[in-house]
Amino acid sequence: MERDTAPTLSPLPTAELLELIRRRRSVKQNLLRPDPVARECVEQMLEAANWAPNHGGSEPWRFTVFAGEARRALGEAFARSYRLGIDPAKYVPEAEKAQLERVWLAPVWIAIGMQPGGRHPEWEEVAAVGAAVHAAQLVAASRGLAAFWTSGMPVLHENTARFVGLEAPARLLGFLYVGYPAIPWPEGLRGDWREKVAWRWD
Ligand SMILES: Cc1cc2nc3c(=O)[nH]c(=O)nc-3n(C[C@H](O)[C@H](O)[C@H](O)COP(=O)(O)O)c2cc1C
Repeated sequence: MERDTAPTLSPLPTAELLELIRRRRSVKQNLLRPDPVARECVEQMLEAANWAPNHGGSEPWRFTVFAGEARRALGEAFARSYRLGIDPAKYVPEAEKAQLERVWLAPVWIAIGMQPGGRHPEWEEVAAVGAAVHAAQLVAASRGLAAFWTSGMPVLHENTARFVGLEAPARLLGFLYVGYPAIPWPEGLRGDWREKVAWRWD
């Protein structure tokens, strides 16, 4: 097909998209309002995630959404994972309690799973899940929601993975917690993109 007759996307507002990408923010659980999030917002986030690039149609992202009372069992799983995973010499009862209670600080918790397709290296599947999560975060930001990707020991422990139904070769890559910030929308911090780019453009 001739290049100038090829179908194109109708023009999309790049400046607005770039602004959304810049302004998307992760806000820590202790700086969120407890207000519920409409399920429809979460559905839009996960639909966006499903459009992420992936190799060979593996669509490796798997999500489990926890909201409302369902968070109680999640908090118990985090607490048990802490007990199982911590070096006994470093065990602190307050830290276990914090794992139990943190789930109430954000109204929605989304387990981020990766189910490999088996035909491509695992890192490609993990990269695809990263792209999916970013898409979900952008939709969240467009709705005034902050979405924080958290990892760390209790979150990633195999007890937590089993709790959300992920068994090897599937992997738990963390949780995305979502909520309305209780603080003014924060500014992001990034170094200059130009310093991370080499050009060989003759
Ligand atoms: C895969 C992944 C795991 C992360 N895990 C943690 C974490 O466990 N704790 C933490 O403080 N930040 C973690 N972060 C960073 C935050 O989610 C967040 O992206 C970072 O604070 C930058 O803030 P911004 O998203 O508003 O730019 C993680 C980020 C990624 C991509």
